[in-house]
Amino acid sequence: MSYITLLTNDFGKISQYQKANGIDILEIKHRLCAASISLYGGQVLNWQPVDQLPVFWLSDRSIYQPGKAIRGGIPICWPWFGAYKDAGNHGFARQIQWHLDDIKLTENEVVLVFSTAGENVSPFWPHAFKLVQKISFSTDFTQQLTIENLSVQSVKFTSALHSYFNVSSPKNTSIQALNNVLFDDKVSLLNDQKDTLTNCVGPLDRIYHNQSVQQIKDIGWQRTIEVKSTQCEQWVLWNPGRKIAESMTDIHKEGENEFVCLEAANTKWLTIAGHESITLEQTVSVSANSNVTPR
Ligand SMILES: O=P(O)(O)OC[C@H]1O[C@H](O)[C@H](O)[C@@H](O)[C@@H]1O
Repeated sequence: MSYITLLTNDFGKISQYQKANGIDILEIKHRLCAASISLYGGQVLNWQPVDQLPVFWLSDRSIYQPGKAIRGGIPICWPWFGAYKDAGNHGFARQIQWHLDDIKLTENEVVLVFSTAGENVSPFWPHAFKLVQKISFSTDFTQQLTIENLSVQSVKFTSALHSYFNVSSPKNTSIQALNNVLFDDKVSLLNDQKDTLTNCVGPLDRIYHNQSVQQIKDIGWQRTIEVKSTQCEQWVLWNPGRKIAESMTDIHKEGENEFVCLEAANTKWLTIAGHESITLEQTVSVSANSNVTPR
């Protein structure tokens, strides 16, 4: 594999290499973290602060091929989330080429800006658009997605920053702030449900109508992943469980026991007026669980 160095200084190095089928990967090594991004799909694949296990999960059986979505990291689901008419799941942003526009490598962070633009990309969503992602990798992670409507008419979209979080096991993982929050259940097809989950073992496929800060507490690895979103009205919680995972060719054996998806989503159509834009954001941080156990 031949690497091209894009930028290097005292704080780190950013290189690029080509995987199968012409898919370009950016690899980041910084004094505070390591990370990688695929320019196909504009998809974060990995982020690992120093002294931490990787924060995002990536399948060993991901397919790196135009026309397919990469399984893991943070696929960008846009301009629709989930199923839509006869189009495939989750829109086309995760299956088109993005371009690197800017890199900054400073003592405290690596900031990358990349974008993609088009018109008539899909008959299901033919409008003119530009997407810009700005990502900061450091001890924390910030991702901003700006959606620009380049047409005169208003457009509608749904979306998700579909993060696959790497956990010791969904069995050891809980997300307390989702307890007793109204959710629509895509497994039972019942809406407006409420319950308390003691873990994240699948099959789970839920749309929670809530925007509060979430903490994914992992008692196996004794760490908590905190996720905050801006301009995202729902959280989607997904783990396929064994049976569905076994039917998915791009999830490695028992891969469903290694991740929990918690997606900063807009599952109801939002409107962007002509020539206007909207920015969605998520931030992720990791900390050790506090060892204080209630008596
Ligand atoms: O297989 P994909 O198209 O990547 O979708 C994977 C999953 O994404 C979301 O979490 C949806 O809520 C699920 O219904 C879907 O199965």
